[in-house]
Amino acid sequence: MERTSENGPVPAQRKAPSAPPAAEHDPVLTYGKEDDDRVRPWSRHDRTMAETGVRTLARRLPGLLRLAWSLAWEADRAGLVVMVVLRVFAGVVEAAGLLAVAGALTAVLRDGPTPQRLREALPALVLVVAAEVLRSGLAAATNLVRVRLGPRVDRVCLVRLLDLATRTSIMAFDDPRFVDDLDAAERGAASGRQLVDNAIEMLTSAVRIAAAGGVLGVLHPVLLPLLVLSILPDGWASLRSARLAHASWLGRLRQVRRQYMLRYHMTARECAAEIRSFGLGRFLLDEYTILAREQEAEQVRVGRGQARYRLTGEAVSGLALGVVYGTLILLLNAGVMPLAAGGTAVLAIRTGRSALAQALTTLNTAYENFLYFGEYRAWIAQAGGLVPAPREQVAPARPVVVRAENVVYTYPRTDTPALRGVTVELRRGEVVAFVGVNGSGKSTLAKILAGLYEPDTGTVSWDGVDLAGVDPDSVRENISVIPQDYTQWPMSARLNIAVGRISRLLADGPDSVIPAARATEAAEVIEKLPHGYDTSLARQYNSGHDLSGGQWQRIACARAVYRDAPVLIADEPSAALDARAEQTLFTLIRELGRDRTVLLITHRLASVRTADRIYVLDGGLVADQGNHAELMSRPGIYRELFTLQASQYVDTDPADAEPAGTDRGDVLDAPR
Ligand SMILES: Nc1ncnc2c1ncn2[C@@H]1O[C@H](COP(=O)(O)OP(=O)(O)OP(=O)(O)O)[C@@H](O)[C@H]1O
Repeated sequence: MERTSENGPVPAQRKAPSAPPAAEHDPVLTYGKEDDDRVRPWSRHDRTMAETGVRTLARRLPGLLRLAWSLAWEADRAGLVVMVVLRVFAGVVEAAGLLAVAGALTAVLRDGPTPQRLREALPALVLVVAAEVLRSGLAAATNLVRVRLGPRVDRVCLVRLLDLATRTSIMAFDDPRFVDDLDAAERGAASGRQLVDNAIEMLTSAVRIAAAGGVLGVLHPVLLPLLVLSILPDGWASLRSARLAHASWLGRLRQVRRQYMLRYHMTARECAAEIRSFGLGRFLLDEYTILAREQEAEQVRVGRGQARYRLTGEAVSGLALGVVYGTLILLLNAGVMPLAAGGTAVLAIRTGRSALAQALTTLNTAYENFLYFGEYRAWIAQAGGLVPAPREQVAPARPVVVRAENVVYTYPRTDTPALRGVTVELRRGEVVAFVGVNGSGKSTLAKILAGLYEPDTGTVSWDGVDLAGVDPDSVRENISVIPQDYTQWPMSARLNIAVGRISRLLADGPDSVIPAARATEAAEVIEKLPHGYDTSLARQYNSGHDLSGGQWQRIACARAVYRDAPVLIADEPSAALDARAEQTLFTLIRELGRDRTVLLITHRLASVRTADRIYVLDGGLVADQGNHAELMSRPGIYRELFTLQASQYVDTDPADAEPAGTDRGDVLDAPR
């Protein structure tokens, strides 16, 4: 029941017992201030659990069972039906076994010679043994169905989550709450399987209780309510103990997340060099130790509290059991119940008690899983609403004019718009460049033009058709992107290019990636790999081969070229390339621009000199536009940035550089 193995308690005070001196700093320094709201999704249900009483549990039980049933039904109908039949049959067998015991005892305790009594008891004894064997067989068969059902429920839940995660609007991922909720949903998805398991467990207990209760009811009606009363203190203790663990877990969520982050960064490959270069190992380890000690202390506190509850519950339950047995003796003494029935009643009481105790414990766990699973269901509902609806109208296949007009866009949970009314136009056969300082809005505008983000206000149109009314897939079908943060897919080199358009790989065959690789000089890298295009680039795995940043970027460019779409958006495509590869890429981009619409975003201003039009962005607005010569002829951001960059290639002080349009401008026009 308790989640103490992976989660810790909520320390009222953050004072670690004998923390190492080196770690005596405020952890807020390490992680920055956390917004309380940000931990909300991890803890939403925990408070609920910590405040749950027996009545709430009873009220929610039907909903909980309905949910488990519908999950199992969706995952494995046949398995579920077989399971229920097996469990009910096992209950009948258990009851029959108990009654057979009564029969055997009656025969044995009857007057007469022992051999004769044993002979008379033999059929009942055979029945007892047969019932026991059958019960074991049924339990084994149930387990077989259960091991099939569990993974199926897992699959159904996770496939639904992953499907939605890959189809929801990308804008949702800019909202940290959505990402946090997704985290909680992934964790909650695993609870679906446990919930089904708990429901089966409860069904099993219910059938056993019914069997024992039925037998007790037959023997004497007063025994049944007494049995139920005797188990209540145990149930109370188990509920209190679960609530204690949950309240504790709720309070230490923040530490759990910090510990997780620390563990990740201390063991991640990408942090290994910095940890060593800056000598960070000790610092991080100390921080981890503080948190771990806090967790230890809290877990001990919770463990003690739980032990107290258990002790109290068991003591009171023991007394109550004394009352049950006392009543039984009274019944036997008064001759209301024969001795043989008394023996059977003892067995039935034991069976009933263990089944009731099991049912109560399982109910607690089930409720907990129900709450976790609630996170999953909430996210599924939320994400379902964020999947862009398919639209009938499709975007023009090879747009001549791509236009953004008065586009305003603000990222979720930010106050300042990233774009504040931008108008730009891209024409087929042109290379258009966006330039500007960091954070001026270039990538955001590119994402809007690529149909990834929808503007808050303003329009994006292709040949006059507003993209707000067309099917988003039809827009993306015609766009190829070299993103700033491209993905290094843990796949072969060939697939790393082919992901640009998988359908083309399937249609044209494996060698279809080669021309794109050659055009971007990715081929030069790939051909030197041990298995050429089939070399695995999954560096996380043993056989995976790693590439340098620039080598990866060549592959990202090849991917976009392989896609071969009429609109190409290249966002910082050469940031990691060497001078020669960069030259090749920009020549290629210009060539591609002859019959395509090409948008280029780059800080390498030498590369935009030949662009047909350059938009200069500043603070989410278009500050200026024109071709290179026009922009150099007037003061402004472009001339300032270009001159500054160019000055690094000549032996003069930038302060001496004269504006363009003079003789010096010609020198600066050739920065490389
Ligand atoms: N996912 C995001 N969530 C919130 N704000 C964002 C996000 N991405 C960008 N921004 C903000 O939007 C503004 C514009 O960012 P954008 O990435 O478009 O700039 P950029 O001109 O491409 O910058 P760079 O030259 O550094 O790539 C910046 O202020 C940035 O902080």
